[in-house]
Amino acid sequence: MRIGMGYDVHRLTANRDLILGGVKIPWELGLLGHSDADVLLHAIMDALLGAAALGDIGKHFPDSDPAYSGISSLVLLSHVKKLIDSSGYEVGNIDATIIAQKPKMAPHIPEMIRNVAETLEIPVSCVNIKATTEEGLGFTGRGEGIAAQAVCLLNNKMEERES
Ligand SMILES: Nc1ccn([C@@H]2O[C@H](COP(=O)(O)O)[C@@H](O)[C@H]2O)c(=O)n1
Ligand SMILES: C[C@@]1(CO)OP(=O)(O)OP(=O)(O)OC[C@H]1O
Repeated sequence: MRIGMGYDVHRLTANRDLILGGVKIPWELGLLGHSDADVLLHAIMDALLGAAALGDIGKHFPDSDPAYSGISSLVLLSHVKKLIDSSGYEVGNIDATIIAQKPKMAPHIPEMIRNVAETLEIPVSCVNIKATTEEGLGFTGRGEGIAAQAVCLLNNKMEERES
């Protein structure tokens, strides 16, 4: 069994969609990035890659590569799934937190969980996503950006079969 953690931040700005966990959330601001800037999926991917000792999303999907311009992070997550599969691991569980003063994430979280579980081909019971404010403090509290943290466990497929 291996543990991984991921953390990412993107700046909020006008004239961009707000996409989190593959869900387009109606909001006056969106996240800035080379991809769709889905900060939640970025933290989850970094946790998965970290657990498998495969580096991070910047290594696999460099922001200097036009191929990733505007790309859906769900597409990147499906690439990460293939990398994890090829390394002999399977996802045990994922727990993630969105850190955002606004908007309210709770109504959108079930769809985010479904998107992550479907892309990784794991049960929804293996994915937990939650949200918190930082009580108005710091850059998230001022609404300048959104952060996300994630942890995951990977199981070694051979060990699972042998035990
Ligand atoms: N952007 C957010 C932030 C929080 N929530 C939900 O509200 C609860 C209370 O948040 P606090 O930061 O005041 O602890 C939190 O547990 C979430 O369920 C949310 O939906 N969207
Ligand atoms: C996702 C990638 C893809 O080019 O771009 P961004 O959306 O800018 O995201 P970031 O977390 O800043 O960097 C990782 C990049 O790989």
